[in-house]
Amino acid sequence: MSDDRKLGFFALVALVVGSMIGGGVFSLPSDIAQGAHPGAILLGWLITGVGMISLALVYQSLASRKPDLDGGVYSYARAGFGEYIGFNSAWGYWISAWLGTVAFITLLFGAIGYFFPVFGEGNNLASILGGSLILWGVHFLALRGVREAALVNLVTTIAKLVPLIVFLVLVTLGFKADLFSSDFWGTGGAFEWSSVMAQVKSTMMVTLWVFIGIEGAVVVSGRAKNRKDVGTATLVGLVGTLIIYVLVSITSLGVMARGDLVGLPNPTTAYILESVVGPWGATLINLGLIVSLLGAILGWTLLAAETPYVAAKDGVLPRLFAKENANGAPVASLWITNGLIQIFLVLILFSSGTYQAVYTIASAAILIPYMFSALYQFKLVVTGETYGPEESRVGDLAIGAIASVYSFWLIYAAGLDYLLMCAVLYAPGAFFFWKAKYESGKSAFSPSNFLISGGLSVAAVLALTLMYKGVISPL
Ligand SMILES: NC(=[NH2+])NCCC[C@H](N)C(=O)O
Repeated sequence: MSDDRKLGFFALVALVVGSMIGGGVFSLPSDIAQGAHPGAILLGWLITGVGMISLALVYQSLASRKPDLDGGVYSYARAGFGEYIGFNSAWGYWISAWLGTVAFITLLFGAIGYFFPVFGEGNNLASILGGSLILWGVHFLALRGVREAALVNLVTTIAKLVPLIVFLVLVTLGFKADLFSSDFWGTGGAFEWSSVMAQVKSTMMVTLWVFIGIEGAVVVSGRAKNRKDVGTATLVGLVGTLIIYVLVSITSLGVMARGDLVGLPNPTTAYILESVVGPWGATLINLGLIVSLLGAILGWTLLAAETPYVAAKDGVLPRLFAKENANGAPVASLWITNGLIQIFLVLILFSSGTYQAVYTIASAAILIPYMFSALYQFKLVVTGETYGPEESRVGDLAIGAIASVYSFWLIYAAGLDYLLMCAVLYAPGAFFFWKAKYESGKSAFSPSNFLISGGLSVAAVLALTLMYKGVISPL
């Protein structure tokens, strides 16, 4: 990369922040308060902060210890635990990426719906039609070989940060301590272990969603002008983002009663600010969010199509996914990915699925790739691979262990409904893996692979049965 494309410290921090903050923060106060009161919300942030910082440090350490593994998050799972686990990580990451776009589209039309009420909450017929139009517009751009431009990043980063800062200042000014602390633990009085833990657990998919992108945030630091900026910029960006998230979710509980907060339409921050300063507050937030989401939809669509493309080049997905057009765009991967987004948009219409439901599935789906990245770090420490004989491994052992424990906890916190839903999305992957192996004349299913895919299929059938019977309804 030429030197003028290299970034200084503040540009790096902005890029790190920009790759994590998308749309999630704009409904964060109500989403996080849905099942939790202030005390539990603060505990939830504490756990998330420790877990996410460890995970970011894992990615940072892996990037420097294994620079040749540049195929994204999935390549760590593959290097550590074999092709089939690697495949499942790529598959899950891909699902999460495109489901995230589905969620973004509904949120986008929720925001547009503030100005044009025909779009309602972003999941009615008008919104799905509008969303499809945007989807295929982005698809067309991607086919032409469009890449994420620095200018787009700059504009969208400003568009999201300005409203957020205005929000924080004005909502903090209107903060009423007694409103915030009324029923702090949600128990009508003192701390109760079981109730508070259940509340904390309910916040975990929300706080995870707003941090998705953390894996890419670490990679962008490779563009640093000075190597020594990389670590600090990532950490400053990460902690800065965490502070914004904590403040947005906490201050809101001091201007509006929790019961009112959770009943607001998306994006809820718009209506919270409106309640403090009047309609211009909502206008500002919605405009910023619309710009931010358009950028995020483009970025995540490119990334979503990139994932199976890279995996196909490595031979764990069928060759078809590696096909390029004359502009160098992964044409088959783009069509399949965006086709799936389109199908889900229609599903949402029929199931009246919400932005919140879709992103919860996207959050649950990314847990597999995150977990195997953390476990790979752990494995490197234990086997001593890449470590010199005198080199201390204590720090890396700690971050690998904390990030692994955090990801196990998240899988537990995701809850059975969403895990089963994920099984439905993961299970068909086996066919594609088999096809990829078949193409190169290898056999796909060792006994352990067979066991994993068999287990996933059983879970998927169970999930579909339960959904059909209406016992669970994740969407
Ligand atoms: N797979 C996706 N499209 N993920 C989007 C990441 C969400 C992002 N962290 C946000 O707060 O909005």
